Amino acid sequence: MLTLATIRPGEPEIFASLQGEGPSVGRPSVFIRLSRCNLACVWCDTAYTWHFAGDERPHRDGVVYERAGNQMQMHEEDAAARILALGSDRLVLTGGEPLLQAPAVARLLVLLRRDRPNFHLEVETNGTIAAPAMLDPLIDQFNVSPKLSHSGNAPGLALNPERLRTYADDPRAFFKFVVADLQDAEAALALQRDYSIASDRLFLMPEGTDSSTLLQRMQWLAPFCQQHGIRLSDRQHIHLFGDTRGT
Ligand SMILES: Nc1nc2[nH]cc(C(=O)O)c2c(=O)[nH]1
Ligand code: SF4
Ligand SMILES: [Mg+2]
Repeated sequence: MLTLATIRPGEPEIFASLQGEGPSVGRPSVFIRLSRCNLACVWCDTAYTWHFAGDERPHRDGVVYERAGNQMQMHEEDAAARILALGSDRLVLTGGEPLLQAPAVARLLVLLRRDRPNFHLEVETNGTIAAPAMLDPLIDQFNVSPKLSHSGNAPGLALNPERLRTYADDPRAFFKFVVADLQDAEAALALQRDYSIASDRLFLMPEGTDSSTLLQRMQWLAPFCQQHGIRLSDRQHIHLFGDTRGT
């Protein structure tokens, strides 16, 4: 059974859009958003996947979500049918932290590949959790977004040296650091050095949930990326659709 986020109460967050971030930007894809996260970023744009009533961890919006309307259970078979009905040959698994539900995700991916052997499977992860052996070989691409100190998580929780090393050595893994200021960008570079992350697999992406914040931050991020020979990621879907569910 999968625990999914919802677009509206009772409607799972499974939708067709364009990948808005990272190496596959602009590619038409289906998305499935899994509920729950092991981290609690203060600027998380999907706090409705984890910031439920009773969770004392702070979030900058100060909103707590009612679990019943924002989470739902779904059988892997039903999720696979919805995904296949959307007609794409690419799937982005996101969250929350999708690798918290590895066994159910593996069952889902097996079902998808049974119907469409060439389905491209991409996972957005915070880089703290390993994909277990039953899931790892099913994944074509990891978009790993380790969380820096401005996320408000304790570094001991957010940065797992063994995981980061494994992803740095995996050619399927792309790193995407969310940055709000120059200090964050420098912290990402320090991690690149520590873990020998290949420059062509490293993105800096502005933190922001509106177009003007993203554009403003890219004004200084673009020359920074140029100077250091690393990649800049926008958040294309925010310009197109705003900060909305199911887009
Ligand atoms: N279009 C679109 N692209 C995305 N790439 C990563 C997303 C995410 O929420 O993880 C996302 C999202 O929510 N929408
Ligand atoms: S790791 Fe991602 S989903 Fe989890 S709290 Fe941080 S931004 Fe949100
Ligand atoms: Mg998002």
